[in-house]
Amino acid sequence: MSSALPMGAHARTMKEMSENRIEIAQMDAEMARLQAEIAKIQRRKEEKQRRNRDIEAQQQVKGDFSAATLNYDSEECPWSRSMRTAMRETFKIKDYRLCQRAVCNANLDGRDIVCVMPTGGGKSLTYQLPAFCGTGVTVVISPLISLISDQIMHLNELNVLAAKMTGSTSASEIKQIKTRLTNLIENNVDRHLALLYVTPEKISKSKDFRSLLQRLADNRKLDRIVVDEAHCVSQMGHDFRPDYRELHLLRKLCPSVPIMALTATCPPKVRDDLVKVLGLKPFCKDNELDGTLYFTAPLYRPNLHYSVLPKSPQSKKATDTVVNWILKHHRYDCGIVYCTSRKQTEELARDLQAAGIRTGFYHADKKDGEKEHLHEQWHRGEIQVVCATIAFGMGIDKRDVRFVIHHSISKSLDGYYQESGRAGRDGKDADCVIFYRPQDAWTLAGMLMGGEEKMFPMLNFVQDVVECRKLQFAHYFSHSAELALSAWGDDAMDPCGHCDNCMRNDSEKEGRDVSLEAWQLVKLMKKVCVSKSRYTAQQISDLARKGKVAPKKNAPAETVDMDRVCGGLVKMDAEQLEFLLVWMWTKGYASVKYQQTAYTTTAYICAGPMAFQLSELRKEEVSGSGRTMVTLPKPSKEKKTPKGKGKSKEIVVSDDEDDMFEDDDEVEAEYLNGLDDEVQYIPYGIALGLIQKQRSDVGGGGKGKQREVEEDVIMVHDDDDDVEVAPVQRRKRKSDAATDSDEPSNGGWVSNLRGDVPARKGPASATRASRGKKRAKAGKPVAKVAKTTNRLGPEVIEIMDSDDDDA
Ligand SMILES: Nc1ncnc2c1ncn2[C@@H]1O[C@H](COP(=O)(O)OP(=O)(O)OP(=O)(O)O)[C@@H](O)[C@H]1O
Repeated sequence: MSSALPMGAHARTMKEMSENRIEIAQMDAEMARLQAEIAKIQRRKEEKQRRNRDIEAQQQVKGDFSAATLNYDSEECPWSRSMRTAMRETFKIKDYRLCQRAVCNANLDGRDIVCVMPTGGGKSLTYQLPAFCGTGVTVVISPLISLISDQIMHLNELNVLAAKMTGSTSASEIKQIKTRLTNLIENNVDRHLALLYVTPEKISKSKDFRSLLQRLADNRKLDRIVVDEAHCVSQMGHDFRPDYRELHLLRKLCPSVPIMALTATCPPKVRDDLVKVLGLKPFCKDNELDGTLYFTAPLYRPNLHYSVLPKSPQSKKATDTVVNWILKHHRYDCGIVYCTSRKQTEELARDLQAAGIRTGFYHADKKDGEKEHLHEQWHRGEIQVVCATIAFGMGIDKRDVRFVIHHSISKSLDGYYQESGRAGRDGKDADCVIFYRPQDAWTLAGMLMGGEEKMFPMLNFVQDVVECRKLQFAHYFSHSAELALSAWGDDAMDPCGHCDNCMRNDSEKEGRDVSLEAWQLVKLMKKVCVSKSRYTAQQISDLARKGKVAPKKNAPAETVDMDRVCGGLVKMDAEQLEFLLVWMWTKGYASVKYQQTAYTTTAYICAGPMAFQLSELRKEEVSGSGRTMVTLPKPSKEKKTPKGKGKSKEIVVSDDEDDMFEDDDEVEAEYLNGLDDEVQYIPYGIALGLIQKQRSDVGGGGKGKQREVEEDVIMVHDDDDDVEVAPVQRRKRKSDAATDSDEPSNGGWVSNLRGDVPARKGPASATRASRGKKRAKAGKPVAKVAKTTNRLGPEVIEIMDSDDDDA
C-alpha cells in the first residue's frame, strides 16, 4: 500500500506546515518582545523598590538625628559663650558648621558620642574646642602618625597646647609630657595640656601609658577619650586595624570617662562593632539623659567635582595621561595622586618631577622620619603633589588640596569616598578624578583575592557612565550604611549637575542591547572553562573577538571555533568587551578564580552563578531581545604611534582651548578627529603638557638651558625660567595651500609656558562654535606639531602658527 498522499492532501499538509512555521516565528517574536517588556518592567520594579527603601531609611534615621540634636543644638549651655569666643579667637572659625555645635555641647556635657560626618566636614573641631574649654586633658587615638603630626602642627599654630606620644617621639619629649600630666594631676599648672594624641598601639602595648591614663582618670583630669577614624575598629569597615580591637581596654581602665567615636563612614555592622568594642552605652532614644548620642551630618560636598576618565592599557601612556592632566588642569595647585603600589608612587613622582612639578612620594616602606619630613614639606607648600598609597591621607588636613587623582581604583567605595574627601577642605572647588580601565578590576581582584562585596560597589561606580555621582554615593551609603538619604542634603535625590555623568550628553548615556554579546561570552566561558579554567579576562576577550589567544612561549596559539561555540566572533571593540566582562562579573554572569604563585595572584575568569539565565537560551531568543542593556563607554579613538626609528607623524594642535569646547579636551579631540583621518589633532592643553615634558626631558629645566633643533623644528628656550616656543617654519597641509598665503611667515606664536598662556582674543561665545568649525574644516589650526619618536619618547619637533582670526 502506498503511503503517498493524494496531490491535493499533500499540498494542504505543506501549506499547513508552512503556516505553522510562520505562526511559530511570530510567536517567537512575540515571546522575545514580551521578555524584553518583562525585563523592562523588572527594572522599573527594582527602581521603585529602591526608592521605597530610600524613603524608609530617610524617615527612620531622620528621627534619630533630631532626637540626638534636640537638647544640644543651642547657645543656652553654661559654656556656650566661652566656647564661641574660643572658636572665634583661638580657632579662627567664625561659626559652627553642620552639627558641630550640638556635638561640642554633648561633649562638654560628658556624653558618649558616635559622630559620622563627611571627610573634611570638621570633625576635629567637635573635640578640639571642648578640649580647649575643659580643665583636663583629652586623649585622642588616631591610626596614623602622619595624621597626628598634622593635627599637632595645626594646633600649635593656633597656640593650643597639644602633644603626641608615638614611636617617633623622643625620650626627652615623653618625659616632658609626663611631667606636664603629673603636674596636671597635682593641680600644679597654669596652662594645661589640652590634647594628647596617641596611636592605638600605645594603648594596646604600653602598660606604662595605660597606668598613666588610669591615674588621670582617677583624678578627674581625663576629660574624654576620642577614637578618631573609629571604623578601623571593625573588620566590616574598609580599613580594619587589629590594634583598634584592643581599645576595649579603655572603658575598663576609665569607666567614668566619656568616649567619642568619630568617622566618615559607619555602616550598621560597623556601628554595632563600635558599641561592642569600645563598650559604649546603648544608643539613647528620644531625650534620654544617658546613653550614647548618634550624630550625622550631610555627606554631600558640592565643591567636589567627581569624574571617571579612561586610562590607557599601556602603563607609560597611563602615567603620561595623569601628568598631562595635572599640567593642564592644576599646573600650580596642590594635590594627591593615589597609586596602588609603592613602585607606582615612585615612578609617577619621578615623571611629575620631570615635568616640573614639585612632587614627593609616600608609602609604608618609608621610614617614619622621612614620612614626617615629607608631610611637613607638603604642609609648608614646598611639595605640590604627593604620589601615595592609601597609607597617606587618612585625616590629612591640608585645606587647599585642589585635586585628588586615583591612578587606580580604590579597594572599596567607602575607601574612595574617604580618600577623595581630602580635596577641597577649604570649601573651594576641587576635582576628584579616577583613571579607570577594566583591567584594573582584575588586578585589584588578584590583590584582594575575594571581598567582592566591597569591590563591586567601587566597580559599579567607575563603570556607571549614566547616574549622577552624588546619587551613586547617596544610594550606596543609604543602603550599605543605612544612612538617611537626608545625610546627602535636603535635595538628596537631585542630581548634582556638575559631575562627569551629569555633564555627559544624553546620547552617550543610551543603553546598548548587549544580550547577544553577553550570551556569546557566557557560552564561550562555559565551553573553555570546562576544558581549561585558566583564562584571564584579557584572554577571554581575545578569544571572543578573534577566536584565538596569544601563545605562551614556544606554544601554538590556542584557538576556539567560535562559530560552533556561540555562532561567531563577538563583534565588539576590545575596550568595551573588557568593560562588559567586568559588568558581567558584578552581575554574577561571570565569576573569578584565583591562582597564587610565590610572586603574584592571578584572577581567572569563568562563567558565574547567573550564567544559566543566558546560556540556557537559544541565540534567536537573546539576539536583540533587550534582556541585557548596558551603557558602554565610547571606544577611544587613540591612534597608534608609528613604530620604528625616524618615522614621523603629523599632529595638529587645535587652538580652541578657551573657545567652543570650553576647555573640554576630550570633546574637542573627538570632534576634530572626526573631521580628518590623515591628521591627528591634539587639544591645545595636552600639547602644552607635551612640550613642557619635553622641555624638562631635554633641558632638565635648569637655568640657561636651551634646546635648539635644526630647521623645521620648534625651539625650546629655557632662559631664566621663561620658556619660549617659537615656530620657525610653517609646514603646509595640502588643504592649507589655498589659505596659507595670508598667514605670517614665522607664525608668531610665542607663549610663555611659565605663566598663563596669553589669552587669545576670541569672538563672543555665540559665534565661537561656528568659527571653530569653520577654522577646523578649513584646516586652519593655530599651531601644528609634528612628532617623531626617539629614545626620549615623543619629541615635538615643530610648532607652527597660523593666524588668529581676530588679529
Ligand atoms: N565651622 C567651620 N568653619 C570653617 N572651617 C571649618 C569649620 N570646622 C572645621 N573647619 C575646617 O575644615 C577643615 C576640615 O576639618 P577636619 O580636619 O576637622 O575634617 P574631618 O571631618 O576631621 O575630616 P577627615 O574625616 O578627613 O579627617 C579644617 O581645615 C578645619 O579647620
